[in-house]
Amino acid sequence: MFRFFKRKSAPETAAPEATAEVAPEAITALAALQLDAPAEAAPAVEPAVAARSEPETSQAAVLVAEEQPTSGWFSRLRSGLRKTGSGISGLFGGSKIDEALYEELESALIMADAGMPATTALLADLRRRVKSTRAETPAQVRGLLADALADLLSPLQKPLDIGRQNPTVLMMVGVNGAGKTTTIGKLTQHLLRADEKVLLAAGDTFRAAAREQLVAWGQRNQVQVISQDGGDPAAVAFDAVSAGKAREIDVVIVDTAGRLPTQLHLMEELKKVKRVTAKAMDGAPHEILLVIDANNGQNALAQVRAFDDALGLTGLVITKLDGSAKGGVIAAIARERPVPVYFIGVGESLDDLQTFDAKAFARALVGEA
Ligand SMILES: Nc1nc2c(ncn2[C@@H]2O[C@H](COP(=O)(O)OP(=O)(O)OP(=O)(O)O)[C@@H](O)[C@H]2O)c(=O)[nH]1
Repeated sequence: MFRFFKRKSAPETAAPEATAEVAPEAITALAALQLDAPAEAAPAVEPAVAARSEPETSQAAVLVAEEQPTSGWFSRLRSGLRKTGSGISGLFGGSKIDEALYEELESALIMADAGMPATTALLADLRRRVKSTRAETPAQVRGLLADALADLLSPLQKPLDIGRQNPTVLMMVGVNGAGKTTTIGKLTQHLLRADEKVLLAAGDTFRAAAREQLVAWGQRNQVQVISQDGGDPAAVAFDAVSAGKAREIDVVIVDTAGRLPTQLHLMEELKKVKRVTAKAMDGAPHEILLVIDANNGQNALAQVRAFDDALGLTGLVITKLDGSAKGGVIAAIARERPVPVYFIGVGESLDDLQTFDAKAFARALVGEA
């Protein structure tokens, strides 16, 4: 399932104007290529259900969704989370609820990199639920654990909000290989399916291959990519946002080079990209998304802290949950640095980039049907 929050009416701010010219050669125009995926049916449009995250709105607002059949989507999620969940889901086959069960659950959560604070909180909550519901079987405990986990994770559930500004500018950051560029490609395809106009900025000016990878994604998606050979990533971002305003683009996505938060000069470079982007458009970047690889486990939590301290993150994308036994780190994030999780990656295909749904995630993790 893939969703984001879209305002359909006019933005609150004045209509965007072109403020800068972008050299035509800086733009890779890619009109002739075909999309990989066949054209999809128009996305379903549902009535506003945004009260959870949007207290105000005088504007018409809709959730734009691309739904797969629920069962197919959920089984994808569950098979994606198999590695993380395997230690947990097998613990409920016994006949009684005893201390051994709680101890095994504790070990399984720690092994899944949920971390001690979240594990302790979850188990305390679980014991309360077992008592208050007078549960008698481990099978019932499975459901109660899913409920406790869903409650812990629910503050992280928030849809990506597109359309409050035109363009909405997303800046993607993360360590090398976390899945930034792949996520940009998938996100772009989903946005295009929902009729959003997208422009990409190849802000990884450091690695030529990264630029080429983004351009290839642009080709596949038939969207323009602003890129420069070498040069300053902040300048690429500035050009892209300026072009986005001039061309009435809905969403500009700025890729950046992978870096470790300990590389202080590179973190300064990201701060500069953020500052310069704001010069091209007030309030931009509207979203700063950290892409983290679930395989990094507790280290991913350290990345969230460090990037958040440096940049003020607005959201996370957690990739490779399918290949990881450490997806429990999401519980640690909820407990220790609750930055919203917009999307999760549970596989390599387009449909494996899914909107984070706390309840579904919790059910999948404990192996509930
Ligand atoms: N299994 C799996 N693989 C993924 C997922 N997301 C990304 N990948 C793979 O992870 C690898 C690295 O992805 P990239 O998108 O190149 O990562 P990046 O963060 O842009 O890397 P740098 O440009 O080096 O910073 C690629 O092989 C992707 O196919 C996912 O959710 N599941």
